[in-house]
Amino acid sequence: MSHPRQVAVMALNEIERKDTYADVALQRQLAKSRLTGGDRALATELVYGVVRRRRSLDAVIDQFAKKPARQQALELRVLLRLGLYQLIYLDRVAEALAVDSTVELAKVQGLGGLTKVVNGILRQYLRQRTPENPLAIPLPENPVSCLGVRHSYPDWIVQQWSESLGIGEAEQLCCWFNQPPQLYLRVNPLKTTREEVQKSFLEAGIEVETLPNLPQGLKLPSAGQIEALPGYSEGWWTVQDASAQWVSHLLNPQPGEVIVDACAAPGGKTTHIAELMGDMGQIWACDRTASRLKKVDQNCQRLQLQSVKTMLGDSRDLTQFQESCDRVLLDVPCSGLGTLHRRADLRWRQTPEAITELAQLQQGLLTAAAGWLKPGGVLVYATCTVSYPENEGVIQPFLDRHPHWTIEPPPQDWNLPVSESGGVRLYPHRHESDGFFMVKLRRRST
Ligand SMILES: C[S@@+](CC[C@H](N)C(=O)[O-])C[C@H]1O[C@@H](n2cnc3c(N)ncnc32)[C@H](O)[C@@H]1O
Repeated sequence: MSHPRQVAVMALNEIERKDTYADVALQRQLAKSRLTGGDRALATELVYGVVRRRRSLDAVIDQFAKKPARQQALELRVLLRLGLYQLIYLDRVAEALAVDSTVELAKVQGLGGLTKVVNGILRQYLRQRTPENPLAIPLPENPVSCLGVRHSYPDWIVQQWSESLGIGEAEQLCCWFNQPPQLYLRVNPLKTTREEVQKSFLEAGIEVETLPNLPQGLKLPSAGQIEALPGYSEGWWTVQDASAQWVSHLLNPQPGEVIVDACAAPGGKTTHIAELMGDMGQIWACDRTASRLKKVDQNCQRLQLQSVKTMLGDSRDLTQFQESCDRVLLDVPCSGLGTLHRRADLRWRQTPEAITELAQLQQGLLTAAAGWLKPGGVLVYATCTVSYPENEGVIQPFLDRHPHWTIEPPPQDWNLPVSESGGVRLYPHRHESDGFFMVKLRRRST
């Protein structure tokens, strides 16, 4: 039988050695192990936690080890991060257990000669930490770097947030993304009601809350195995964050219309659009990634929706929809910086250069999609990031070049935070859901 800490070390070593995605490495090691229940949850928490807190953990190692973290042997660095993560962030793990299990892992890993080093660094950290300084290190004076080290983010992300929100709210956002994500569901009204789903969850001993402003929305305290939840195979609901649920409402699709979802996979919003249309009309779900597009078909099958057809290809090259659509959804590929809590390694993988490239792709998609709408038609542009370059930075130049397009803000009684320009920007720490931007554009009739 494997031990959760051993499984975590194997996954973390693979991530360091091969730059594997954290979720891929973890799933691979979990599949090889026979871990269940709480042990599985602990291995998961350790892998995602260590990946997420890498910058803070390495700053502590730099303070107490002879060599900085980056110059140490990979296996030693991983072990020290794992031990320190438990000491700093996991209140439920006793200090002695965190230290002893890490020393034991050093032996199992064939690093027996380093047990004294591991033990020494962890114990030195414990002696130096205080409630006021839980990392036991001097923090940088620069406020952006200080948050970056304390909450474990690259400076450029903190800089971006502090420019739009101020340093105080940027810190709230940093803290929010370091918490485990909550699970939101969207009930399929063509199969059941929200009350029925709530009842079935309560009968299974799972507490769910309704989302006050989203008629199909439910919130669960934690995930577990999605497929095992009541009503999954019956197509009663779909996993979808609260912010993402607003997007299809903003599009406001009507039965009988022709709709293109230009970046559709895996179909979270396509299926929502079909539900809102009573599955009557024609929805084209387009995407350039075949493996992801397959999931749209699978999701439509599970939810028993008939009105969706999938189309593989680069949506910038689609010519067959010229001026023929009633509505278009453009849920563009983006940096995903509004979903950092869901992907532990994303903060380390994303770069400002990649965002500049994404913004060009987003502009290309918007220009192409605008040509598909009939006069009077509606286009909703959405991203799961709150950063300017991928949002207003794309929309404003489009409006400057297309004077016959206007922004339509959502109805006031939706109580959404609408910016001066008419876009909706949902901040996680304010709205307790993914960071999202969405804007509704209408082509004038004349
Ligand atoms: C944010 S995801 C879409 C999520 C989806 N709307 C949902 O709610 O489930 C962006 C998608 O855009 C696709 N994509 C990226 N570039 C594209 C392009 N040039 N043409 C079509 N699809 C593209 C990606 O494969 C990815 O599936």
